[in-house]
Amino acid sequence: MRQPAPAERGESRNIVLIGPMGSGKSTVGAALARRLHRPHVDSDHFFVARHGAIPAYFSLHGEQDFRAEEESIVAELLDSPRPSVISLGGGAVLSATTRALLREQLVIMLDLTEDQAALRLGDGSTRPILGEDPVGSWRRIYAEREQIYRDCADIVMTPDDAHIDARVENIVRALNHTPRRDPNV
Ligand SMILES: Nc1ncnc2c1ncn2[C@@H]1O[C@H](COP(=O)(O)OP(=O)(O)OP(=O)(O)O)[C@@H](O)[C@H]1O
Ligand SMILES: O=C(O)C1=C[C@@H](O)[C@@H](O)[C@H](O)C1
Ligand SMILES: [Mg+2]
Repeated sequence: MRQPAPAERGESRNIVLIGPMGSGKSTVGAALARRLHRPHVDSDHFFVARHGAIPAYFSLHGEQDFRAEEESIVAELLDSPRPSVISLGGGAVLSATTRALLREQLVIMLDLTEDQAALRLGDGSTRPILGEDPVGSWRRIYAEREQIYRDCADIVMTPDDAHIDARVENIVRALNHTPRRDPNV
């Protein structure tokens, strides 16, 4: 087995992945957690386990109720007993409460290009916020949220062609260049 990545040493905060839809928060997050020997949790998966499919929830209750429930799930997950890798839903950072909690975490924004999004989102049917024109909606939502993601992030992973495992290694390298937080502060 590989030794724990040096990035793990001395870093007691959760590593939280944020970013646009399709950026790899869920997929890369799971692989990063394995690499760092940390638990992985995903706020969308947790939501689905608790409430069922997200599109059905949107149809029945609307986005506002989804955001309220997402906010409370994210708070629960960030309060984890062990330092974890936590993948957030793409819109979780819209909550001011969540953004305040993120200040205590090590936050990584995963970015991607519109071309990558077009390839990765498929027909968009699992992401109700994308509607009938997935790529057009993705572009509009990206423009609305990009600055929020950047403002929340300690590390921004710019788009690249790395596949999932290579993307993980790039993240580990970035973590190694990020100062540990002084535990006394
Ligand atoms: N670096 C990558 N290279 C190639 N494919 C990738 C990469 N990252 C993610 N993917 C693929 O893109 C798709 C979307 O990834 P994923 O579901 O992890 O995104 P997400 O950020 O969690 O999106 P959402 O905000 O909708 O939850 C998946 O099919 C995944 O396998
Ligand atoms: O970007 C968004 O607003 C969303 C992204 C997904 O992760 C899900 O949380 C949901 O489909 C909404
Ligand atoms: Mg996801």
